[in-house]
Amino acid sequence: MGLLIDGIWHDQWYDTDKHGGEFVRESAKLRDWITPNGHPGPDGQPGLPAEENRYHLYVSLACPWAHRILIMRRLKGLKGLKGLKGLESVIGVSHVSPLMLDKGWTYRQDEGSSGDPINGVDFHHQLYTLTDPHYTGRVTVPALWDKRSARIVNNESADQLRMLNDAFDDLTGNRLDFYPADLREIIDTVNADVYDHINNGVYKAGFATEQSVYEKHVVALFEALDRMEARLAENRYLAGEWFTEADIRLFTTLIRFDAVYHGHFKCNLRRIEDYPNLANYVRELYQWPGIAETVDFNHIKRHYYASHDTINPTGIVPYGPLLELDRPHDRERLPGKGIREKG
Ligand SMILES: N[C@@H](CCC(=O)N[C@@H](CS)C(=O)NCC(=O)O)C(=O)O
Repeated sequence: MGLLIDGIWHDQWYDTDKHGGEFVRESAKLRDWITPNGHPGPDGQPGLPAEENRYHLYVSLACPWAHRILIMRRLKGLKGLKGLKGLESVIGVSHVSPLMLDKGWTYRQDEGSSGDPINGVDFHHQLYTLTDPHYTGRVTVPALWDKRSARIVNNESADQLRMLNDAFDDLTGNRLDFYPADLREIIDTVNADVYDHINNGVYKAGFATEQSVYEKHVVALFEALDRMEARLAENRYLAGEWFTEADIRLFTTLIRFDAVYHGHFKCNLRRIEDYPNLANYVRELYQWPGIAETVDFNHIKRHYYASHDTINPTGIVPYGPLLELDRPHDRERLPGKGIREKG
């Protein structure tokens, strides 16, 4: 695990001492935006046009941020279906090995990576120095690569979710809308709570190096899970009757929770299984057509337990838990309309 400083790889973990024992996540730096016609993004970001087979995603199957994009890619038909305009895939994918050790993420096929057929690199950080030979910052997945300009155009999953929701519709004919205009306010409000206290909350608890810091974040995490449990008692999905990006963003943390965060990150006040609504909700989403195939517990468990040697020095990966995510769920008791179509 490490970072690039002026294009040179340094094997060094986040400096929690500098922040009183807190894990402080760095903001993503590569923020260009893909739009249908190459116009700028919603906040004036430099735009690139959506084109078939021009962009490539570099992901980790273990990473909850990358997992969001794999789900969106699948549900938006960007993974491609044989016969769909003859496309294999509108956006291709390569995944790293589950182990993130002294060289960071790697494309070692003997350790479970798909390899990198596009650039043939061994290490994920090389994609960052191909993008900018003087790159300084953390080297993260998911990274969205443009084969035309030969660089990473975006390394922020929240941005990528929005681009995939909109930019490629004319190419795929897929009009599903995970961020409908009339639900944006509620989606943004839920996302902010989920991001700070749950998605990033598990990391803030798990990577804390001071007891009091850990306790503060673990309490805030479970208060937020309690809020989501209450919301899902009344609502089929987080924004009400429609399945939106807010659900994808919560799902990727929930699906890892009992297998990893509960033990490895010491987030153990309760399991998701102990929350009736969250447990049924996570099963409904897991069973949604196309989602289970994006979930890889082998990568998930091996990554966390075998990569963070400060937390789990032996690297032993727990055998359980038994999750039985295919069990029936009870969410039909609440009104739901599925995924909105754009008008
Ligand atoms: N804000 C980024 C965060 C991505 C991220 O932190 N990914 C992790 C994997 S789960 C990573 O690559 N970490 C490497 C590091 O921080 O050095 C996003 O959502 O895309």
